[in-house]
Amino acid sequence: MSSAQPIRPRMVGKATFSFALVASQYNQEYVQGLVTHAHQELNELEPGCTATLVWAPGAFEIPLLAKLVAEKKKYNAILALGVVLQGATAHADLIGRAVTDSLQRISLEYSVPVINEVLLLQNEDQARQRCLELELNRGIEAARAAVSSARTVREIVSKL
Ligand SMILES: Nc1c(NC[C@H](O)[C@H](O)[C@H](O)CO)[nH]c(=O)[nH]c1=O
Ligand SMILES: CC(=O)[C@@H](O)COP(=O)(O)O
Repeated sequence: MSSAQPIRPRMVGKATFSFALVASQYNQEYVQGLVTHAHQELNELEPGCTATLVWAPGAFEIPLLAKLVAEKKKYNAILALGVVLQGATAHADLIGRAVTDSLQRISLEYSVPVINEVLLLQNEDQARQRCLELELNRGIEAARAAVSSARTVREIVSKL
């Protein structure tokens, strides 16, 4: 288990960013925790940023919606948020793998950071720790990764 959250990026000048959050309704209590924490952290790190929320029915549907969002070319980063809980069959693993691969492909195809916090978890204890509590919160982690990546992309595109 990783308890090392990425360091909070420092606040910088007046660049404004637009973020899209693509979140799934399955296991909604936990996903809502990710959404709320990610949104709060985005606003703390980038006051004045805009955040657009798109809901998918389940994690498996997140990549298509993330792709449609990426095609708009108006977001500086896309945060994919979902909770897949291991069931009795291989279904959860298959979803986890497909989603992870698809999100990476979308990120590279559209040159936009796609933050993968579609969590493949063993049980609700893990979900509570990562979605509702603060120490391991993956919504906060997603926001930090999104801001850090968006800033770096902007710097590379404008300066190199
Ligand atoms: N079991 C979980 C699912 N399953 C639903 C799929 O994501 C998908 O919506 C369905 O197979 C239709 O294509 N989704 C989650 O987000 N979390 C789960 O634990
Ligand atoms: C329907 C699902 O996506 C998921 O609940 C699968 O659970 P299980 O592996 O127990 O069939």
